Amino acid sequence: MPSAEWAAPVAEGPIDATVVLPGSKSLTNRYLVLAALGRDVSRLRRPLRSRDTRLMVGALQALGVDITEVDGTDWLITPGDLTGPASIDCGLAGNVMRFVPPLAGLALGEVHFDGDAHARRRPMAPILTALRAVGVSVEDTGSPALPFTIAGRGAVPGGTVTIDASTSSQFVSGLLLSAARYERGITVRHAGQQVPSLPHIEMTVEALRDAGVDVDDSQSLTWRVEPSEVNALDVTVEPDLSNAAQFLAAAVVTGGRVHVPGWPVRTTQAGDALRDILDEMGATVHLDRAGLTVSGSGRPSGIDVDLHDASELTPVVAALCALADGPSLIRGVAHIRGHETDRLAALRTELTGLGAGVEELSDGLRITPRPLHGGTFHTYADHRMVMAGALVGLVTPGVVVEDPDTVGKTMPDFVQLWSAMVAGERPAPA
Ligand SMILES: O=C(O)C1=C[C@@H](OP(=O)(O)O)[C@@H](O)[C@H](O)C1
Ligand SMILES: C=C(OP(=O)(O)O)C(=O)O
Repeated sequence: MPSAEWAAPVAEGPIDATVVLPGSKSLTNRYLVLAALGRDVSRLRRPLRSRDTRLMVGALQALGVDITEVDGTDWLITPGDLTGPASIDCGLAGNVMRFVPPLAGLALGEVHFDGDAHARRRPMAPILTALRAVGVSVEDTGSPALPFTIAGRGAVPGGTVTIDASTSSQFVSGLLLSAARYERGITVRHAGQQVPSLPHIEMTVEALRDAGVDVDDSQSLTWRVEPSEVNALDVTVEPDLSNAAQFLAAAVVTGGRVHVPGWPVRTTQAGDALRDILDEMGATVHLDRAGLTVSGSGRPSGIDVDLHDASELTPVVAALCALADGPSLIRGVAHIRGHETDRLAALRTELTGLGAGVEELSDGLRITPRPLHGGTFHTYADHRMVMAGALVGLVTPGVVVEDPDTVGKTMPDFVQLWSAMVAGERPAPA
């Protein structure tokens, strides 16, 4: 049951803040999996510490990987023989439920997977079918979803698989991440509707290459990982750009200015799309070596935007659209019905509940701004719903956000960072 409610703070004037963001969930979890397969000890500098990354750490430890914290900020990952029996809690983490099963095939022994109630409804069929096709034994309960058990044989033959990744890019990423250690590597071909979140697959390819793995992505929607050793990593995790969305949007809706230090000049993170989205909504966006600065007029313009590449931005962008000076169309995100919750239904229900005009489409939302009023913003165990509710509440008195602790999935300090931003507190130097 939801734990509590949080009265979202209202801005008394334009926000003027510097927000130091924690590390990227997607990068932290990829580096962890690669480090577990590495031939030596890896060091992860400034990893994200949140529920999703702790679940990944727990999963790898359960399989025999040693992970220790050093210097209060970094993790040292010492690979070991991967063994079962083990029981993996995926929580609600897409990364854990899609990245760890391909690794578990390499373990010797049974590895059981389960997660939160809603995790049992998130799509898994394409990756479980693909794992069987490359020689991994998977026992499910008759429906291809959590819970299931992988009977690891200590080795995976590998080979070529065709997969429909239209419901999640994580199926492709998960298969590629462990495949260097498969006997024949892997070739993954996508066949189906559009693959969402392609930058996340590029991130996977880049992380593999950082670990010395040979990946061929020269053919559209086909990825080939050659069998090889995986080099140890020594990497600093970039700030989580998707988690910048609500802070940057705060500048836009209050006519203020928000600076995010350390925004990478070049990145595979899908959240980098925020620069274009906010620019199109009329904000001033400036990126230099010091970071990203966004300032707004207080009246963002409505947009027509296809978010299929950066779908995890949808909740906050939808909230921003509800505060715009004209109608918006968000397209290309049918698959987010399979995210933490059915995000299209959740956003339609909750934004409508505060007075916005929201029409749910098969692949997006049509949003017509109307005067908003206070009320309870339900969050469906979805961290990004909390962030979306906070943004609306910043300029709408009386918004109460349900279950704020659910932000622990990717940003446990969200409420403190948000409250400090609204109160105009300066962050402590990093
Ligand atoms: O690989 C990853 O780390 C992710 C890929 C995307 O998943 P989908 O392709 O399911 O949207 C994204 O939305 C999710 O937050 C993280
Ligand atoms: C979709 C998301 O998460 P997951 O990695 O669980 O798919 C998200 O963080 O918005």
